[in-house]
Amino acid sequence: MTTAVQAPAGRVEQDGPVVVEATGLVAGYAGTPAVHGIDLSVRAGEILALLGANGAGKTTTLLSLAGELAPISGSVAVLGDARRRRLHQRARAGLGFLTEERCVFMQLTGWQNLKIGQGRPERALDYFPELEPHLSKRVGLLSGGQQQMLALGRILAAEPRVLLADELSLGLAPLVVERLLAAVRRAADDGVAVVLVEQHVRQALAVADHVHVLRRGRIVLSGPAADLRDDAERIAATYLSE
Ligand SMILES: Nc1ncnc2c1ncn2[C@@H]1O[C@H](COP(=O)(O)OP(=O)(O)OP(=O)(O)O)[C@@H](O)[C@H]1O
Repeated sequence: MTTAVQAPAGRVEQDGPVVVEATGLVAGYAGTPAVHGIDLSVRAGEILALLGANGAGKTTTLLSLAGELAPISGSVAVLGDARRRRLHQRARAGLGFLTEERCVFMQLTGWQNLKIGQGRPERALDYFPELEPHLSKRVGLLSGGQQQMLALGRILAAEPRVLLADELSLGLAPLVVERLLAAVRRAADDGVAVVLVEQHVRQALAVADHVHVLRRGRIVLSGPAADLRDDAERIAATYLSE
């Protein structure tokens, strides 16, 4: 059962168009569902955080939104297109996908990595100016945080309309995570619709507009992030400790 958290009176509602939507989404592997009846919608300018323990179904949901995994039943619509689309088609329409694996080419330099992207490298540096002194180095020599900034910067430089980000903070230092999430927030403030999969409850609640908590493939808690911020520890203990 979903516990709905009521928005307090006077909350300013987001009014951008819905650009990511899943309705009754059932998805999984070899015909076996890993998520069961997920309903979500994200507006332009909004960050939806998906929280949950390992195996809760966050990545499965994200892969379905990206077009990497076809729904078993239910539907996904991205940027107004409700047809079954593959990732490359959704990417062409304006979807950026930061996967769990660090999306950089280790043998190439930072600069070459940025040049491979669809956007201007300068725009990535606008998000992460601290990368500039390191761009001539091979990416394999950079820190994990720098690699992730490069990966996210390259995606944001392409000016996506939708950003899906899977555990971008995994294994990174708190200050780096703060930088990455601030860039995601800035992109959302510029109109990008974001779905952010996270295990760091406090950081996710700080940056998101809306939160769904998943457990065993179902949304079990849902609400505006602002209303859940004081509950970060309880949410982590209750839903992320499996
Ligand atoms: N390629 C796969 N083949 C079969 N089952 C899978 C596959 N990937 C994930 N699963 C299963 O699907 C369920 C949901 O996994 P999913 O990766 O979506 O969870 P998650 O919330 O993203 O967790 P994590 O934080 O560990 O990535 C789990 O039971 C997992 O074992």
